Amino acid sequence: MPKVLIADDLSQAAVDIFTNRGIEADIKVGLSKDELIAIADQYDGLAVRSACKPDADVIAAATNLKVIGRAGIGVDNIDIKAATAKGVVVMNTPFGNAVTTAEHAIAMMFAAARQIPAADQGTQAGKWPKKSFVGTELSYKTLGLIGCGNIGARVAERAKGLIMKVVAYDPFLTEERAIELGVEKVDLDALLARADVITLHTPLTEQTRNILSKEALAKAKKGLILVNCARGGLVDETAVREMLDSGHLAAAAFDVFAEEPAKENVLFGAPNFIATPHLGAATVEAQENVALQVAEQMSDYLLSGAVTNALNMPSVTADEAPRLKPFIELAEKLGAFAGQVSDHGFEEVVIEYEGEVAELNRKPVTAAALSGLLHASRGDVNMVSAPSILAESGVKLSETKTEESPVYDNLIRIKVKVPRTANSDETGWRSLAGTVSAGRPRIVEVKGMPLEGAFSPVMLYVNNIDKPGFIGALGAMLGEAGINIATFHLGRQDTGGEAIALIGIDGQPPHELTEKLDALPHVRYAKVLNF
Ligand SMILES: NC(=O)c1ccc[n+]([C@@H]2O[C@H](COP(=O)([O-])OP(=O)(O)OC[C@H]3O[C@@H](n4cnc5c(N)ncnc54)[C@H](O)[C@@H]3O)[C@@H](O)[C@H]2O)c1
Ligand SMILES: O=C(O)[C@H](O)COP(=O)(O)O
Repeated sequence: MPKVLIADDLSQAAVDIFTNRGIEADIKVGLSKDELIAIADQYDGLAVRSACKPDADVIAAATNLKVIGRAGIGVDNIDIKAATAKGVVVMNTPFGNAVTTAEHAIAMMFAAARQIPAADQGTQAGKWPKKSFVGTELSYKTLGLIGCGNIGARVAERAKGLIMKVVAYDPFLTEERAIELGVEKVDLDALLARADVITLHTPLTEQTRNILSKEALAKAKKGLILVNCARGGLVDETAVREMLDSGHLAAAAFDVFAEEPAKENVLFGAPNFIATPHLGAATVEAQENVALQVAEQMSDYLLSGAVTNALNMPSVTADEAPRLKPFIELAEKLGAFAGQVSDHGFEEVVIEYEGEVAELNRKPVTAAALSGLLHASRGDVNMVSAPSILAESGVKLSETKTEESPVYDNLIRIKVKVPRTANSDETGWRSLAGTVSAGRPRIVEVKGMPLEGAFSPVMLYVNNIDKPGFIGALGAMLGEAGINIATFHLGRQDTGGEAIALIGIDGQPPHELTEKLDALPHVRYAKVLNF
């Protein structure tokens, strides 16, 4: 039974889903890093919000971990690179709290424009401070959105309803989407020059960190209201403090801080500054949404391999997962075959899809092929980590697909370009193809030669010159070594030409056997393969 750790405050809905789907869920909220590391290897899944920080050390200690689920949107608290390298899927819930967060940004905008918290405090202190709080009307003012994705778009819709003009800076916002939302796409300088209110809605990445630097903020209009419900690191907090003190900024309302939990901050106590403790996603509705969604997604992955909203792996729907399974298995085995016979590495990979598999979601199939391919040289690699490992290694990958498959209903062919050695063929390419037949993977072609058979866990691969008596000598040698032959598949180019023998054997043969095989006359190459 898979086991997950819920390491942040999640709605009970998540626990119920895990339990109903047969997954054991432990709840341990507020663990220190060391405490988390001490128990991390017990879990297949880790469910978090923003407080728990699965960094590279935690991920390294979590030796059984398969998935990290973020009940929310921002994943800057998770070391995705480390997770990917360890083959751990990272998934979030991109829409579950978007409305709630957009509403919080609007609430903060009004709170700042009318100084509601300070007015409330003064009133309840018996001061009736009516003259101290003359606010700003928002109708017909310009709202500048930095980031116009899910949340930014929802803020735009609401601001339009408030009769504000909306401009947006987002390099990935298309003109069509901007028109659809009724916002004007502008560059950052134009936004800073024109906005009466700025709200931030980007993720925290290396590109967006400090996007509102001291220099950028200096370009903002006097009297600006600044709202940050995205991430603390997006804004220079010290510069904001100085600008609130000087009156250049009329007000600022922040839900998020560079250091959280923010027990102290340079902004605390600044004039016209409003703070909330990262409450953007804190509504009953949003928390129910994200908890349900993350638990469903993590359960799907752990139980069926379906992948939704992953940041480091292609999606696989619950319907696709069973259809893709045999192709994933075939691709992984073909990749493993190619990897094991590429003793000197490879420079380029081509994957060809033919027939029905060409019409399927091929990304996970390719990832499986790469995982098999890299396993021989890298060991600990899986479908999550393989594509990025290959990309980092500089090996070129390409894919082709054709609906035509002349012989088989479906075919996957993997070609790897190996460095030229005495054993590589003239083209420098090794090519293997297989098909899924009756739900089982079968090999159908080796080095362009037809050869049909099932994969066995241990196989002897022999590349030889076709000569009478060779097969007999090979069988006799295996018999003498006490090796039982389970399956025997032969292929050749033409009489007396290059030939292949692929022999399923019961158990691992001694190392000397391949040396003896290699020494047989007419053998070009021999290798034990494991699948
Ligand atoms: N306060 C909270 O509780 C709370 C709640 C939810 C989300 N958030 C934060 O809000 C962020 C945005 O959420 P979302 O759902 O809208 O994400 P999203 O991915 O839908 O939108 C982010 C937008 O930022 C844009 N962007 C990326 N780089 C940019 C750059 N350099 N300059 C300008 N725009 C850039 C993207 O193109 C995208 O449109 C999250 O990443 C998270 O950090 C905070
Ligand atoms: O990115 C998010 O989803 C928000 O920042 C919410 O964070 P939280 O789950 O810690 O409230």
